[in-house]
Amino acid sequence: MDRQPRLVTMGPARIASLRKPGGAHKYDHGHAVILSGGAGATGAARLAARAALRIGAGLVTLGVPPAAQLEVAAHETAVMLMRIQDAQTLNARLEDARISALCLGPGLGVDRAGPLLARALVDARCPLVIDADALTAIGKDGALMAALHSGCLLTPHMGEFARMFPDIEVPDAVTPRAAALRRAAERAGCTILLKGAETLIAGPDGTCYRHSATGDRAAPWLATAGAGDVLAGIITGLIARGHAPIDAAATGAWLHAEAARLFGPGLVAEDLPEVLPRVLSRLGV
Ligand SMILES: NC(=O)C1=CN([C@@H]2O[C@H](COP(=O)(O)OP(=O)(O)OC[C@H]3O[C@@H](n4cnc5c(N)ncnc54)[C@H](OP(=O)(O)O)[C@@H]3O)[C@@H](O)[C@H]2O)[C@@H](O)CC1
Ligand SMILES: Nc1ncnc2c1ncn2[C@@H]1O[C@H](COP(=O)(O)OP(=O)(O)O)[C@@H](O)[C@H]1O
Repeated sequence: MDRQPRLVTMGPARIASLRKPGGAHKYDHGHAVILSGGAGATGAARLAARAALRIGAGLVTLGVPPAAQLEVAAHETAVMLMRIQDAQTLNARLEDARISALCLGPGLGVDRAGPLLARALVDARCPLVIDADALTAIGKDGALMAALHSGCLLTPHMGEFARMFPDIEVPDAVTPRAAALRRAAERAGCTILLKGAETLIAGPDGTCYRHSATGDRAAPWLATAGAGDVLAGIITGLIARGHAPIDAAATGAWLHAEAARLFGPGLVAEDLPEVLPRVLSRLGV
């Protein structure tokens, strides 16, 4: 196997995978569900939901605890809501076989994330995008780590990675960093996207991609609160549309940086989903 990670580029196949064929209906483009935190902590999941919708998931639903329903409803229009109080309600909701991607973590709170993730790992019939507080929950509970499977995609920043894999050192240089990430992905049995200006993605089979937001593709304004929540949403939307987790991660990393570059200085996280249509149209999607 090639030990150098493959550079993510936006070639014809990746562009074609973003198009929507004529004649399809919304369910053909998948249903993404994103679990939200409680009242006062819904922003991160809302950012992710907006991004999933903008990248073309046919339906996007936020799973909100009842106390946060009014807050979320006051902000969202095209994004739908379902009440998800706890792991038991999640279990019932996951019986809908049309749900094609589930995202857990942004703004969820570590205490809410643990039981919801434990339930989703067993009951969800769709891929899981596991981010933010759900990653921290994995770092605290070996049973969650042991329950990860090939339908999972973890999207840690360096701090979250260290919480989950405290014994795996992450070197600065790309090649040894990719080797460290491959070890982590093999151990977890799932795909991992390690965020940063150099984003690396490794599958459990050793496949590895690199997305470089450096040099003439630098995107320093991505260092802003909520940018990672938007990335999780873009990837969830792509998975909902049928992309394999590792392809969704690679395409998502490219689109995320491109949106930031197109918007330019002054970017805040909520700008990212809104600039995606321009990114897509410049690609000829
Ligand atoms: N609009 C909203 O509603 C938003 C809501 N959000 C939601 O808030 C929740 C908690 O988010 P959070 O930022 O407190 O947790 P987290 O990122 O783990 O930071 C904790 C510590 O980790 C470290 N650390 C962080 N980044 C690192 C890195 N790249 N590389 C290395 N280390 C890094 C750093 O530790 P230090 O380095 O300072 O010791 C930091 O102090 C979560 O649910 C999220 O989704 C946010 O997304 C913002 C927008
Ligand atoms: N200097 C940078 N250059 C390019 N991309 C960056 C830079 N800083 C952060 N990013 C990207 O922005 C996102 C930040 O995510 P994260 O740290 O999870 O923030 P949050 O939790 O606030 O959403 C990641 O996708 C990361 O790759």
